Amino acid sequence: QTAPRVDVDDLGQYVGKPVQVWGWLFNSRSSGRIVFLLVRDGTGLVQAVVSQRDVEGRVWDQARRLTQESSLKVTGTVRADERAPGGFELLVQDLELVHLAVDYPITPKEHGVDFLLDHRHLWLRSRRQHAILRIRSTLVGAVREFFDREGFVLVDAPILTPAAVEGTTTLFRTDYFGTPAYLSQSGQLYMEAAAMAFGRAYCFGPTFRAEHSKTRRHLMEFWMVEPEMAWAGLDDICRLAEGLVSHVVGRVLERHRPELALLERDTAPLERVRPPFPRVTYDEAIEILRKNGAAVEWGADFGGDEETILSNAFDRPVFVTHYPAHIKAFYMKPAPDRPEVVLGADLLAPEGYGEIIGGGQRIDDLELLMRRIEEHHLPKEAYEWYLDLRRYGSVPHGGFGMGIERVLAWICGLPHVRETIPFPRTLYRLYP
Ligand SMILES: NC(=O)C[C@H]([NH3+])C(=O)NS(=O)(=O)OC[C@H]1O[C@@H](n2cnc3c(N)ncnc32)[C@H](O)[C@@H]1O
Ligand SMILES: [Mg+2]
Repeated sequence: QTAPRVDVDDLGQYVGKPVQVWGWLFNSRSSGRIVFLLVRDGTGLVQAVVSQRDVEGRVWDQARRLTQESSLKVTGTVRADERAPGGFELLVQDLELVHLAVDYPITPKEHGVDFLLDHRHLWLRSRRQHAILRIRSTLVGAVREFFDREGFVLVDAPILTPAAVEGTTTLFRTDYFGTPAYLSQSGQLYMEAAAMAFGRAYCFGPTFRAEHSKTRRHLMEFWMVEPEMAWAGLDDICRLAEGLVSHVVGRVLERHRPELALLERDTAPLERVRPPFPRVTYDEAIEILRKNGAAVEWGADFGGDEETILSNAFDRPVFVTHYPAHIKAFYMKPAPDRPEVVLGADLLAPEGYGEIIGGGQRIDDLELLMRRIEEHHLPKEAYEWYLDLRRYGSVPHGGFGMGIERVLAWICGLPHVRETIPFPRTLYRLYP
């Protein structure tokens, strides 16, 4: 009877029994009459022990000619051994080479990041990248789980759009049958329409910004989740944001301690991510910055340095609200008692990771929104549908956008967002 094919992360259910593992050779070493094969199958790593005296000659010869990342099928009996990776190993009886990998380029020696990014399609197989993207997968699932639980309807926003949301300097333009179209910078405007239909809605997909700068926090293509709520004020928006961030961090801590350990991530800062998060106004933030020696003028936007100083003043993510109107997007609702500031909120992650969420309350008055569109020199005709939301049953509403890559970099403790997305698009990279 053929041994059953099993996943490496299920070996514990087969101790003492013969199984097959189908996978790739991650590494191997030999010691005299024994060869130790480290086999990965996508779910984990297992040590397969080939003892010359226990196998046929062809199996022994095969084991010794295997190369890194050759694909293979290993049959062996499962044995518990806490010294082995994952706590189990296979005592090999049979071995079938499926495809010999010749000169696999990513050898165990160190490689530069550009070399690794040029080979991103293979680099994904390494333990560090595997750990990061497994956490990403859980993060994405936790986002959806949260919004399902909170009664939000998924409404998919278009990628091909007629107009800017976050300023016209970072648009990727494309030709739409002779008409200019732009890759979505944000699904927000469409979520406002969805919120008037469903009450609470969200979109979750790729968004695009032609950022003409090389920074550790910016990608040209990144994934953003964007909830929107009708009848919502700034406090509702902040409470939703802290609930989401606490939920996703909690899920990752529940499920990925081994991966976080492999990434050498100190999880203590993540254990403190629980609501309520502190909130400071822009004015208060200016005071904190000045007390910490930053020479900052009222009215200036905050860059990475200012955000790091601000976030270091708190033990968990911190909201900054009521930014000056002139540094924020056209749709931001002014504070009723102070029109020079807006009811916006950015959430800054600790440890210098900076802005992970941007959002706020939207202008719900038709005349004011039309004036803002004009002040920002935006083509009014491209926003007529958006203005309709203020013509037919306008209500206070708002939401935010959370960048998945920014959150993943923070949770994993990574220095750059390029490792947080399977195939990063940065200023000089469109390959692979
Ligand atoms: N529905 C909304 O209210 C969202 C709103 N229209 C918006 O796009 N806000 S944002 O420009 O601050 O971007 C939101 C977040 O999107 C992330 N973001 C924003 N730009 C980037 C780039 N270039 N790379 C990676 N991540 C990025 C980052 O976490 C920001 O906090
Ligand atoms: Mg922002």
